[in-house]
Amino acid sequence: MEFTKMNGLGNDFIVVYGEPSLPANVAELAIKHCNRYFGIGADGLVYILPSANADFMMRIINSDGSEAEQCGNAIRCVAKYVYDRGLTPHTEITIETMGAGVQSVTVQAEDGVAHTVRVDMGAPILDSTLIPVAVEGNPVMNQEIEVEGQIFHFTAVSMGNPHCVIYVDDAVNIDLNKWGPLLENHPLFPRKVNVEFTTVQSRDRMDMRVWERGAGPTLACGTGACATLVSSVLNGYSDRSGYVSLKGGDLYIEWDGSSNKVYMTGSAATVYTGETTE
Ligand SMILES: N[C@@H](CCC[C@H](N)C(=O)O)C(=O)O
Repeated sequence: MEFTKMNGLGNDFIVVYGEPSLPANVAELAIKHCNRYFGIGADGLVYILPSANADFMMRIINSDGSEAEQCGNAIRCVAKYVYDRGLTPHTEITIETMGAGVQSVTVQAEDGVAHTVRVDMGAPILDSTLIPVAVEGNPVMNQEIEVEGQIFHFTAVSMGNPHCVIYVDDAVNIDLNKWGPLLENHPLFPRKVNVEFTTVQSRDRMDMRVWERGAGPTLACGTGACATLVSSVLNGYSDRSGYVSLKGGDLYIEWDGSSNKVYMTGSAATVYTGETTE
């Protein structure tokens, strides 16, 4: 299998192009190749496929073999991949996703190489039945959740994939390995959940640390950053645009009041290309 190793702020992916469709054993491939000791090592396996509805289609498989509906950092990598390789001459590209429809991306490039990508991530989903979260609400805010005797309060947001945003005093030093798996697998979330611990620094800057469904602690999460900004606006903590500061770097997120769409702007990087032996 030929692949390209890419990342968005350290959220890293094995990117595969040229297949007509997703291989039947894709879950097995993701588990094997994403392994950081016995494989290439990555948070996810990403396929760039043909699309009947857009310029390209993206499918993202988490490192545990589960498929996600959407991935904000991967979609920027896909845009960079197709632009840098001349698979499209355009800087405005449409990419179909599994759970968030067709998304429009704008590539900012220099000398034919993309460095920054702005993505129209669509409207956030706030209805509990659609997120899904097993409490009633639209939106679900300040909802109590208990894990091992510890009470947290979350706001639930879907960006195509489910997120719960939890405000804490010190997100940077939160024990992700302790709380992440307990929250990800809590019965309140029938399709599991991505968990964003957030500390608001000002009305346009928040620190966030993420535990991802199917991947564990990652250096960044694009959909998680969008969910965090939306949650912070709903809770009255932030303006409609600002920086979400992640372990791997910053993402600039805007939630447009008139269109209800969320826009994410950030970098994408190519590290190397390779071929697996088996
Ligand atoms: N890292 C991603 C999200 C990847 C999918 C996620 N783990 C899920 O299962 O929903 C991002 O940048 O958005």
